[in-house]
Amino acid sequence: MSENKFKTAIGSGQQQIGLWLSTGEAVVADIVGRTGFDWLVIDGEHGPNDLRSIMRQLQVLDGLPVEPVVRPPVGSKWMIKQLLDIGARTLLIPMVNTPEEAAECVRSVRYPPNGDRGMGAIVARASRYGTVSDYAAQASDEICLLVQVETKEALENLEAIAKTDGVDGVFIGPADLSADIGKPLKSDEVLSAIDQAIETIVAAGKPAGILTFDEELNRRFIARGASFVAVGADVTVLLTTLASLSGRYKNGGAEPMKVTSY
Ligand SMILES: O=C(O)C(=O)C[C@H](O)[C@@H](O)CO
Repeated sequence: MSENKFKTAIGSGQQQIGLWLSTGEAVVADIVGRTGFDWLVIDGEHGPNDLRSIMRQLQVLDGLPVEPVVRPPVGSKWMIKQLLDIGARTLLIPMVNTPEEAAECVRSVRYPPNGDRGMGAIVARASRYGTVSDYAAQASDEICLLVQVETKEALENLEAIAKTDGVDGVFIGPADLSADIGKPLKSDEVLSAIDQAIETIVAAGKPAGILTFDEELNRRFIARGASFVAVGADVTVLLTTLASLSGRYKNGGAEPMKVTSY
């Protein structure tokens, strides 16, 4: 079974730069997979994805120097089972608020006796339909479980969530966190909460991750210790770049369209 180099990298503190894939289209994943990012989130929470579209994106990314990270809409056991069986091996589980929820996610990605993932990979892409020898015995070594903290409750439980055995990284969801705090993302309250969260995660011995669309914020959080940072989304880059291109030839080079931040 091939090494999950992303899991190894974040586990050893190496900076990993990522991007959100929000179109649900395999051709976009195929293109973006060749642009130098270390990890790409196939977003099943806010992107128009289903099991088949996620699998198509996993297939086109197979063999490219990038780790596909799959985010389900929620961390349901049955969803995790299906995503692992189609070959996802790095999962980003949203809205994890307690160590008990984190521990349940761990059980979902492990086979018995250390978990309750259903046995079925022999007929699934995860084991390349039974051709990966000893898949079940080796699977958990290369599965990378990332949990998202994005509420005040999660921050209150952050140290315990981060210290949960089997959690390989903790991702901060800044948009949902700022919504739950009730302040703008760039407010002092939210920024200091994120700064503190990064410090807490790193102090717990786990890598911290985040996504913002703002380079200044991303560099701030990298300086604080965030080691897996997503710096944008395919849809946003596509829209703003094309708006800028049309603007160079039309409307006298009018100010290109901007994507409003949160
Ligand atoms: O709360 C957040 O921020 C995230 O979890 C990331 C968003 O869901 C992503 O879709 C970009 O807005």
